[in-house]
Parts: sequence; C-alpha cells; structure tokens
Amino acid sequence: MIDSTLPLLDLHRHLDGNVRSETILDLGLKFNMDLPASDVESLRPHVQVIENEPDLLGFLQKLDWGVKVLGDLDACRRIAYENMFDAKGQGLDYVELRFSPFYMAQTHSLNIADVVAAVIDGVKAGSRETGVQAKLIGILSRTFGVEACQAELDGLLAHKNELIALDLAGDELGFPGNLFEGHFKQARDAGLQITTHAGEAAGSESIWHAIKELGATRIGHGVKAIEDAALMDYLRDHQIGVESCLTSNIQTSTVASMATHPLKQFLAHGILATINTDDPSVSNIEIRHEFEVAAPQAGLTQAEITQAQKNALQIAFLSDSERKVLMGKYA
Ligand SMILES: O=c1[nH]cnc2c1ncn2[C@@H]1O[C@H](CO)[C@@H](O)[C@H]1O
Ligand SMILES: [Zn+2]
Repeated sequence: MIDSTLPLLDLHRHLDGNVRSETILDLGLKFNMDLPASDVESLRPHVQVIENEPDLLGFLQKLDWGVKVLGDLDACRRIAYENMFDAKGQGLDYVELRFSPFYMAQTHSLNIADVVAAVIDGVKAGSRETGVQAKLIGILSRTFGVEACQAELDGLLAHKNELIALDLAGDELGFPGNLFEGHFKQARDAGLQITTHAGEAAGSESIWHAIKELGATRIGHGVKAIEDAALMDYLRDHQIGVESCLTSNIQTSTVASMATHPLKQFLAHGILATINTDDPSVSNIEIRHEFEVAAPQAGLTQAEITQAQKNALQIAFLSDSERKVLMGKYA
C-alpha cells in the first residue's frame, strides 16, 4: 500500500512514454497520419506491451507512435500538459518527468530547442492547474548516436535553467556510456545533475561508468548491481539513489520474474532504492499498481514499501526548502 502519511513521488517517468491512446488517435487524425488502427482497442497492441517483450529494444518500439504523431509544437505541449493531469489522477504530489526532445522532434523535423520549450510550457501550465509539483529531466536518446545526442543536448541546454538533470536512455548495449562522456561533462558544467539508465540491458560495469565517468548521483533501473557486491556497498555508502521500475523490468525481460526482482535486496542492503513507473501508458500501469500489486509480488513488506517512499523524498532533485514544502502538506 501507498503510505498515506507520506507524499507520493514518481522520480522515473518518461512523459513521451506516457501518451494517451486517445491523444495518439486524435493527433494522428489531425496530422493525416497513417495510423495502424482507428480506435483505442485496436491501437492497443501497437502502443502497449501485451506480452513481455524478449528484450529492451522490443519494449522501446512501443513508444514510437506516441512521438510519431507529434506534428507540431502544440502537440508536444499537449502531451506534456496531459501528463500532469495523469499524475494528479494518480494522487502523485511530485513528479520528475523526463523526455527526449530529439525523439519527439524527429518524425516531423521540429526544432529541438522549440520542443524543449513546448514541453516546459505544457508541464508548467499543467502543474499550475493541478497543484502537482514537477521537475524536468532532459534525455539523450543514445540509440540515435553521438551526433544526434549532441544536437539533443544543445536543444536542452538552450533551456538549462528550466531543467534539473540530464539522463541517458535507449539502447544501452549498442551505445555504451563511454561514447557520451563529453556530453555529460558539458551538462555538469552547465549545472545539471545527472541520473542515467544503467545496468538495465548491460551489466554492472555500465553502472560504475555512469557514476565514475558520467557523474551520475542516481541510477535508473540499476538491476545488475545485484551481481556486484562491491557496487552494492558503493551505492549504499555513497547514497546513490536507485530508481526501480518493477513492471518495466519484467516487460523488457531484464528480470525473469517479479519474485526475483532485486529491489527487496537493494532495500535490505540500505541502498536508497525507490518505486517508479517508467512508461505508464506503454506498460499499461500506474504508480498505484507498482505500490499495491508489483511491490508485494516482488516480496516487499509494508515497511519496505514505506522505506522506498521515504527514499524517494531523500533522493528527489529537490532543494531542502522544496522538500520541506512537500513534507509540510503531510505534517
Ligand atoms: O526502460 C527504458 N530503458 C531505456 N530507455 C528507455 C526506457 N523507457 C524509455 N526509454 C527511452 O527514453 C526515451 C524517451 O523518453 C527514448 O529514447 C526511449 O527509447
Ligand atoms: Zn526509463
């Protein structure tokens, strides 16, 4: 159960992995796109994981229609805005929404920096209207290579004051972190914090690299840390936050079953691990499901679930005063 005496946070949530089916259909019509279906039910297998995918790349394909329909900046603003209402509907108090502007801009050749501005605008409006606090994390989609990621970074840095951190997502096996050390140095120099997807498709060496060379103070997924005792200690001792996404890890075949998910062991080891959604619409889940169904299946006790919720407050990219405001609502 969600501990209702504590704020509810989702720190790992892709806004471009959470596009409503109705919106995909609507935008598809608006921009005259040849969608694979014309109603929500038949669209489902094209934009949602129905059976677990054999690997990460199979899973990631399911995000494609959600960005292909982004025919103009208004469409980008719209999905950002709707994400805030989805968060509100789930009882979330605070979200860190991440997005890849290159991926969003790609199909219709939108200007990357303009896409970033549209997302910022949509999230701000949605936050104002819902009262849900939000921060934005820019993503470099490694799948498109080093040069595309530089263009993506440039677009993000044009709005660096409105972003809190930089992430690296996509094909971890095909595009290892060492290709992006220069990008992350630029981001750190620009004052961004770092959290990257690591140890999801690749092994624990990818997590070490993210921390030591990219400057990550949090790790997305990080499941492979369980195979590396020294890393488990390091994560605990250096308070590196881990953003776990239970259902996503099953759907990408990163973890064989919920019962063998390492989150419980992360928590038992004293690592600051948390419960998050990843791509809600693609996974057909929400934060409540992760707390109430997935976490118990992963063997978490109520005390461990509450601990994960507390950890989120601790590792969120919030200033001390912002954290107090969030806590204050529950005092
Ligand atoms: O679970 C995940 N692992 C790795 N990359 C992901 C995951 N979910 C989404 N993306 C990636 O994030 C960007 C869109 O925000 C895209 O690059 C998408 O492939
Ligand atoms: Zn993710």
